[in-house]
Amino acid sequence: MSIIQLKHLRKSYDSNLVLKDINLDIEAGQIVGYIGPNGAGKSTTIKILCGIISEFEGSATVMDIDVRTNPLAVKQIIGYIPEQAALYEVLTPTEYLRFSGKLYNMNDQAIATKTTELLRLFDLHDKAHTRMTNFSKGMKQKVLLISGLIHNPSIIFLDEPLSGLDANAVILVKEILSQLKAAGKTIFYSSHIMDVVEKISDRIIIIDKGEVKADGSFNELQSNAHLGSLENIFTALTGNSNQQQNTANEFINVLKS
Ligand SMILES: Nc1ncnc2c1ncn2[C@@H]1O[C@H](COP(=O)(O)OP(=O)(O)OP(=O)(O)O)[C@@H](O)[C@H]1O
Repeated sequence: MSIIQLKHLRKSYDSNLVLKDINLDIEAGQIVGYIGPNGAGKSTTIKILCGIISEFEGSATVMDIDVRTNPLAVKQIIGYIPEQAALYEVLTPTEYLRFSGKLYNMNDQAIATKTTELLRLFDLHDKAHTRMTNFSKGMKQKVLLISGLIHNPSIIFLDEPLSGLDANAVILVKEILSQLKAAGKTIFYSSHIMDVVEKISDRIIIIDKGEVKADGSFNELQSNAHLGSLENIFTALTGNSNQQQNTANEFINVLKS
């Protein structure tokens, strides 16, 4: 069953066309890695699917709900972990998670119990009542992850969920995503960490300049491209490794000049 659908999606910011006719059908119960260079249009796609951006052409549905006309209904059934650690830093994690839980109509007891347990599992229990103003990027990212998952949604959108996390936390989040998938959740996420995308995704979609360049399982992409790692496939489709070497040389030459 198709649970996320994009048909002829186009999006412009003023005269800048950043998504050019994206068509996607995502099956329930899959982990989908949505990757592309900086500025390719990943966050814009995710924000449209989460009902945050309403001005676009074409159609976008999540569980058959039209995200343009019914964004609130979509927000109620999904989990969204945004790109930057954009949270209310003046709050403590406990206050912030209570705020998030309330938005999802969770009861006080459930919010309190889950907050304590989930902060403990992310090694943040001793910071539960500390304002987040001086939290590191990774600490804020952990709070955002809990906030997007606390209501146990069946569809989860994550925009660079591993950003700022240390190696141990990356392993933990990878495992959490795999177990959420095993529990039947649908996960659509963007990331720049190719080896993680390669390992955990059932399906990988590569976009560049607002267009889909490749779409399939890692094995399918690999057998089409004959290039070994996902990093090599990514570079071949969206850049040019020789060109990057030249750019690096030029960069160093400018530094030396
Ligand atoms: N609010 C905005 N107003 C104008 N242009 C925007 C806005 N948001 C994004 N853009 C532009 O849209 C394009 C796609 O941006 P987007 O953030 O979707 O890319 P991305 O693939 O998520 O990039 P990154 O990997 O760097 O996070 C970029 O050219 C960006 O400058």
